[in-house]
Amino acid sequence: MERVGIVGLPNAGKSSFFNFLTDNDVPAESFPFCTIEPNVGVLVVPDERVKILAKNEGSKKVVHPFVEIVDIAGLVKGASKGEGLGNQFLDHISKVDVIAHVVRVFESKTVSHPYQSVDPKRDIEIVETELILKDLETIQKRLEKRVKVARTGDRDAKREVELLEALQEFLSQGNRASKFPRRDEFEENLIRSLFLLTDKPQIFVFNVDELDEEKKKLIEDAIKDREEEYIIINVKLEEELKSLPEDEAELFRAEYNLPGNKKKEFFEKILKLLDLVRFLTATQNEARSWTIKRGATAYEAAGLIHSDIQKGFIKAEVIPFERYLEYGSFKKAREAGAVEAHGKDYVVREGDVIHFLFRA
Ligand SMILES: Nc1ncnc2c1ncn2[C@@H]1O[C@H](COP(=O)(O)OP(=O)(O)OP(=O)(O)O)[C@@H](O)[C@H]1O
Ligand SMILES: [Mg+2]
Repeated sequence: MERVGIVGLPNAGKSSFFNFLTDNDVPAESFPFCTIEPNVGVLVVPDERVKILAKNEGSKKVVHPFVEIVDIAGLVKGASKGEGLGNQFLDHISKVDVIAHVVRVFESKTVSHPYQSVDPKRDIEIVETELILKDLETIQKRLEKRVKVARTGDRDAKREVELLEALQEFLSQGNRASKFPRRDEFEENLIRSLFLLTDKPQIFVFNVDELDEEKKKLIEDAIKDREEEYIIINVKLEEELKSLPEDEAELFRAEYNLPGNKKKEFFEKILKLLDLVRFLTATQNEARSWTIKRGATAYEAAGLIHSDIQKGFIKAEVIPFERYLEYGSFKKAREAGAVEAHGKDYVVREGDVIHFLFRA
């Protein structure tokens, strides 16, 4: 399962964001470092299509797509050297697939700011610098090992050393590893094997009170020259609106100039960052919406569901959801010849309704 790690300065609203996204209740208090152990929860975002599928096919259960969310304690300047709660948190981040970077853009007299003022651009740079420093440490460690091997005349190790040094130089200039160009698979694999924090896809979560012109300007300045995804949200408000029906919540959001379902927006951006698509399956037992890497084959999709389905794979019967709707059931669609049979190599597309045939 894909994991999203929440990072940011203390009191940026990370735990509140975590609580909003997931159904776990973890303490969100207005003092720094209230989060000590990383909290893990699940973000489930309803896929309306699977409800329709369940109804048409008579499935007992509905399973929506989800990703894992990890709440990581606040980073401060010097975290890479063990300041604040330091290194252990940076280690937690290395295990996630995407970083959600919560940035404070809200004013508050009661919630202290570790650097006293609302300044998203500065705060992003502080966090990013710590992540880069941690990556430099990782690169340095690897370098030390490989230099020894390179001295023995090992050609791969020599190549590695050259690449690591170039990467080191690149990061030292304040660049994220994700921006480092890779010339071939060797370089791609080597860099991937380092699990660098700044090589992970990132989404900013600008946590505002309300979206007025001043806040808009602050956010624009902070993301200028960056190509990263972001959402703008009042995390505290959304946490409070969590139990309200969507239409009522929307009325409140309008007052803050922050319309739209933020959970859905966040989830869709995560899917995009991770390059995931959703496909649907339905049996008597359950209808389910699955996420899988774009480009994955029917064979891989089968494996995601169950190793037996993959092992005994015969064929995948596929119909795009939009077309499925025209027929109202898989059976009718099949009878009308609208379902296509595909082999193992078929590449799964967003919204495919798939029925796997396999030898038990
Ligand atoms: N948009 C907002 N407007 C006003 N207050 C907010 C907003 N977002 C969060 N807060 C408040 O800020 C305080 C700190 O939030 P939270 O505990 O989620 O921060 P955190 O980033 O998890 O901090 P830590 O690094 O200490 O774990 C809470 O009291 C929360 O209610
Ligand atoms: Mg917290």
